Amino acid sequence: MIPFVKAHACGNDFLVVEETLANNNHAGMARLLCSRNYSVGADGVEFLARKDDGTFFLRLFNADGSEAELSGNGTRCVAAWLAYSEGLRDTTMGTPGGTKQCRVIECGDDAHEEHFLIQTSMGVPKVLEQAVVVDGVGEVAGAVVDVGNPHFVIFTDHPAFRASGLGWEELGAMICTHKDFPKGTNVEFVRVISKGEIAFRIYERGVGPTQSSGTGTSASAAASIVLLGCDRSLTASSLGGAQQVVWNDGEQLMLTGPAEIVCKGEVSLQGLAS
Ligand SMILES: N[C@@H](CCC[C@H](N)C(=O)O)C(=O)O
Repeated sequence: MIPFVKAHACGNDFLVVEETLANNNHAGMARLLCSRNYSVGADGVEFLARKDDGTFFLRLFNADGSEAELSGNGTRCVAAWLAYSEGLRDTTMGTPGGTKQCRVIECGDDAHEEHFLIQTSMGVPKVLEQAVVVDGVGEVAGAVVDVGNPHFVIFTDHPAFRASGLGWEELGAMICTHKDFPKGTNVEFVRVISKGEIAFRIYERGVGPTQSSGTGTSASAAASIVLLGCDRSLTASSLGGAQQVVWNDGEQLMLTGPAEIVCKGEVSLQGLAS
């Protein structure tokens, strides 16, 4: 058995495990622990390393065992855990996708002390208009967005987020593993509601459809700002709830959203494949 913490950010759920327990089998551990039938279940595992200088380093493994550069929501979940367990209000988290600063903006009251509102610096997104040709579908217009990890953003007016005549889950699965993206890509379907409000659905690399995504929120907002002239301060809602984005010209994109500790405990590693 090993200790774990479970947290979620807008329903995008993560397990936090100390890096020292990974035993160089991060992928196998993520596949097992993320299984919703055979273990705790989650969209990914954040392995938390503690540095001598008081900073932290995170390695994120998706539910399928693939390693991602970072997670916006996962990083926030770890910040919530460090706030809850150690009282830390400002944390610096290194990730393979860049260093993130997290700041606790609000803590829950006595009845909800496991609830936090956290702001994270998400770096400077890079947005590039691009189209992909999908077999049996044709050309799908969108934008490649780099926020430390890869995203493909598709704009749609459809109330159910359909695009190119397909449901977002189906088209998302096709583009996620498209040959134009050799490392795979996260895929967002974005509907602009007003200059200051967007809604989106996400098909995540290494997971599938999820309730929310921090990097997906950032990528959707960045593409909407750069390509459609949306406000630099906007609200982005997914199935799991809303997050706030502020991206002042020439500065890092700042993402603010909730994170909640769900439980902590010990989990069996029986059945761990290498
Ligand atoms: N849900 C995450 C993104 C997790 C990583 C993603 N699946 C990838 O492979 O890049 C977020 O909140 O950013």
